[in-house]
Order: sequence, then C-alpha cells, then structure tokens
Amino acid sequence: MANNIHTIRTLAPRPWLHTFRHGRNSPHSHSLSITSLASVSPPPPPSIKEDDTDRPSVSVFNDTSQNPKPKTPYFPKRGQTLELVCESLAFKGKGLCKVTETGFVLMCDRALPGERFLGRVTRCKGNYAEVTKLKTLSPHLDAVDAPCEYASYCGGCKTQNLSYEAQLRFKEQQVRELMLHVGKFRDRHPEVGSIVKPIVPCANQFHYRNKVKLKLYIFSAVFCLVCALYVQQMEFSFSTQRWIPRELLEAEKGVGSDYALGLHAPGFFDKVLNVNKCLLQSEPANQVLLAVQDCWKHPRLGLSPYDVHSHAGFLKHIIIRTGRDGKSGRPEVMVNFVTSSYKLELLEPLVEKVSAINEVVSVLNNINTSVGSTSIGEEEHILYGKSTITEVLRGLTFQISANSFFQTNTQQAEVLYKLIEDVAGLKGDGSEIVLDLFCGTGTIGLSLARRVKHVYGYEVVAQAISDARRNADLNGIHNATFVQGDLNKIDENFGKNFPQPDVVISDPNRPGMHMKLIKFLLELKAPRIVYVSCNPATCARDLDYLCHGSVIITFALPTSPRSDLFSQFA
Ligand SMILES: C[S@@+](CC[C@H](N)C(=O)[O-])C[C@H]1O[C@@H](n2cnc3c(N)ncnc32)[C@H](O)[C@@H]1O
Repeated sequence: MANNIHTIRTLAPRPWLHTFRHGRNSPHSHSLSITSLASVSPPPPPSIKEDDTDRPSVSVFNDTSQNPKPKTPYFPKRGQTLELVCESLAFKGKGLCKVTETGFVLMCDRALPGERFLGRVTRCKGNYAEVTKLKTLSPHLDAVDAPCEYASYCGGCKTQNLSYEAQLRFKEQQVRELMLHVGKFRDRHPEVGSIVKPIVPCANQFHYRNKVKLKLYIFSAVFCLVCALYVQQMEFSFSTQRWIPRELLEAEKGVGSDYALGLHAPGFFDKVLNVNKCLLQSEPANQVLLAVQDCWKHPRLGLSPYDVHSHAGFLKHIIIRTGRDGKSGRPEVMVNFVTSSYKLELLEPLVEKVSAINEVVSVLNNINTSVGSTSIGEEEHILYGKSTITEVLRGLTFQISANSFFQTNTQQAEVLYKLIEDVAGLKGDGSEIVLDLFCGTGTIGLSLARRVKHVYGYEVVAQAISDARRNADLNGIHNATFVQGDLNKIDENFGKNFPQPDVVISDPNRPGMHMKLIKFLLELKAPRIVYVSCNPATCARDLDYLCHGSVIITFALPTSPRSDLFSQFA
C-alpha cells in the first residue's frame, strides 16, 4: 500500500550533529539549539538607554517609545546590566530573552516567562550571552510560592515558583519546537492535532524520586513528555567549600564557609549548598540525609570531605535510593557512600546511624579513586544489609544495584511503560522479537516479554546486565537474553546474534544514539521503532536521521512512522 511505504532520502552531512556529540562551539549549533527554541511572546523591540541612577551601565530593552532603536546589531558586553523580559523557557529551564531586532539571545537562569528583570551579562558566547538575574522588576505570569526553602538558590529545581501547569505548557512547547526545527517534522494536519501529543502530567510533584543524585533539573523531567520522569540523577555531595548565596550572607554570618553536604551551587563544580532536606525524595531518604548531617562534621569522627582541587579528603557523595518491597509495599532505602578510599573504621559511625532507620535495608560503600566527580566506584563493599533494593513495576519485581539505572520516578515509569507497550503495537501472539537497546536492568524488555517470542537487551553497564538477568529469573521469564556491550562501538557483526526484530525499543541516555547505531537501524528495516528519550534535542536530531536522513532505503511501516515515533511522547 502506497501509504505504508516510507522512503528515506539522502541528506548532506550536518555539522551540528558533531556539535551535539562533542559540544563544540559552532555557528550551526547556536542557530539550531538556541534560536530554534524561542518562538512565543516576543519581547517589545529593544532600545538602549544608559541609566546612571542605577548601575554604571544599564541598557533597557523594552521601552521603545522613549528610546531610539539601535542602528547596528546589538551585542552586549560582559559586565553590562540590562533590563530584560523573559519570553520563554529553553533547555535546562533557562529563561530565554531576545533582542528582537537582531535576534540576539540572552539566557538567564531562574528567569521565567513574562518576568521583567535586571540582569548582568556574565558570559558572551558568540551567538548568545548568559545573564545573571539581579532583581525582578515585575513578576512572571504564572508565579506560585516555591514550597522548598532552597528553591531560590539550589542548582536542582529552578522552576519551582512556576505553576506546574505552566511548566507543562513550556515543556510541551519546547519539545514541539525541537521536533519542528531540529527534527524537521511538520504539523501537516494541525486541525487534527499536533504530531506531538499532549503531555502526560505526573500526579505527584514532590517526593517522587526514588534516587537522588546531583544535577537534577526539575525542568528536564519534561523531555520525555511523560512528565516528571527521567530527570538526571542527583547525589548529595560533600565539599570543602560551602556556598552561601549572596541573599543569605547576612543571615548566615558566623556560619563557617567550609564543609557542606548538599547540592552543587548552580554553575560551580566545587561549591555546595548545604541542604538538610530535599522535597523530591522520600521521607525515609530525608531521614537518612538528616542523620548524616547531624554527625558527619563532628571533629571526633575525623571525617573529611573530598577536596576537588587538592584531591585530598575522604567523603565524596552520598546517594540515597528508595524502592519498595514487592510483598509489603514498604519503602526500602539504599544508602551508598562514595569515598576516595576504603576506610571502614571511618564510615562505621555513619553506617550505625543510618542503619538504625527502619526503612534502610542496604548500606554500601563505593570506592572511587579517580579525581573526577563520578560516583560509580571501582569497588563496592556491602556495609549493612543487602546489595540491592527492590522495586515493583508493571507487576514485575526488580532488584536494583547501586550503579544500575532505574527510572527515577516509579509512578511515572508505570505510565511510560504502558505507553511503550501501546505504541509497540505487539500482536500479543508470542511470535515477535523485541530488541531492547540501552536496556539498563531490563525493565522495558521484561515488561513486554510475556507477549513476545524473545527479547534481546543490550547495555554497557555490567552490573545492570547481571541485574537484568537476575530480574528475568526472579519473574520466571525465560525468553529474554541480555548482553553487555557498548552501543557506540558496534561493528558489522552487530545484529548477527539475534533474529530480525519486529520492534526495536531504543532508550539512550542524554547524548542520544551514535551514528553507527542509527545507520544500523536504518539498514535493519525493523517495522517499528519506539524511541524513548530524556533529551528532546538529541532525540529530535536522531529522529531526523531515522525518518528523513541517510542512505537511500525504502521500507514498509505498518502505520505512519511519525505517529509511531512520537506517540511515546503522548
Ligand atoms: C536512559 S537509561 C535507560 C535504561 C532502561 N531502558 C530503563 O528504562 O530502565 C540509558 C541506559 O543506557 C546505558 N548506556 C549508556 N551508554 C551506553 C552505550 N554506549 N552502550 C550501551 N548502553 C549504554 C546506560 O547505562 C543506561 O542504563
């Protein structure tokens, strides 16, 4: 049938692909990744005015009635203070402001759409500049009170004071923009509905993370349009440099600026905001954090935080993960201390404290001797209880090790996995082959296994693969094969060890898929591909390649490829 034939045309190589992968500065990357994001509520035309009553150099961008328009393209200078209006939210929840006449883009953390503010230019990066907000002049349109006491400073949740409905709206808009501009999809029949289906909100906006690790952006939860899912993991870091926000300097007078346990200050790899509680994690996980905060600085214990400059010190991170027992439904908490060396006697008092909390079933010590900030250890020691925690998903029980990926929001993972199953369009007669790429602990493949002939899962982390195999056994699933391997390094032999798949699930991490894998998928001609993503930019790029790019190849699809590829975002 003509409608079922999808032809892929040859496209010229795109330099921005390189930029996405290697983060290189290039004019292409800027124009695509920045300007494509801005589309709504253009700010009033800019004008420049020196305002010597405020700061040495203040440019006002909004009041055109009083100020002449600039004759030449405007490029701000580092240190300059500007009055800006935020138009929309861009990647990582940064507020996007634009000089309309030149299209010059300014990005500002914590600026929210509709907000008028004074900002200082901190970095000029060719096609755009970064701005730090100094003062709000008039608030944004969807302001709510942020429930977390750290919300104004923490590098984690940057949009807590934006109503959840508005967050959803901006997230959806951001994904749509990327799909149109980077993915080069078109809304052919907008009267029927967009190719990007409406976002699925999360019932719980707080206490939803089962694992808390550094670099969490509440906003990034959006990228899989099943909201509040797939945020980067976050860990609490120990630091020799406590970060005290300027606003708190007076209130915190006398508090030492050394030794902190908490979340990294935005933009600093070495400074940490001390936190006693995080609203994203479970109550028992907060008890763990507080128990550690209560004692770790006591001189009697002789514990020292790791110093990222001198590379001296012992405590690096604490990672707290919450699951639940399959039978009782009670929370199960895993506490993983990441240290620079193995010194059991130093950790013992902390282990005693946290293991006294009823829900704690596992205390581990990952030893990481590298100078980097990674939290995966070269060796792991069990200090209390078991080496895994349990989680229940789609009626299956999963055991998860400290270093294996598991969806951070279990409740939304249920929603996502149900969607994956729906769009996979399985016949359910046990005849089909599923290829589960980037399978982690095997959760997606195993949740489909009962309806298919066989699942083949590929994943780079060895611990995740052994978890996947154990999880298959635990659930009495015998038609799943899990293989450890790096999908960025596949060669021409990849694909020879499994039969032609009927459905491919691909769930890469943020950098997306390597070109080798994309090429493999194009040649594989699987009838259906479900792409699950935590980064809409790389997802849009990969979908462009999969749907419009590369070698001349014609293959049949049972239904429209676009709706298939996008329905995961429903
Ligand atoms: C977003 S997670 C998805 C995991 C799993 N599909 C799930 O839903 O729980 C991405 C997974 O890809 C794995 N991964 C990252 N880079 C990889 C690579 N080059 N080759 C194979 N697996 C990789 C990670 O270890 C992680 O388990």
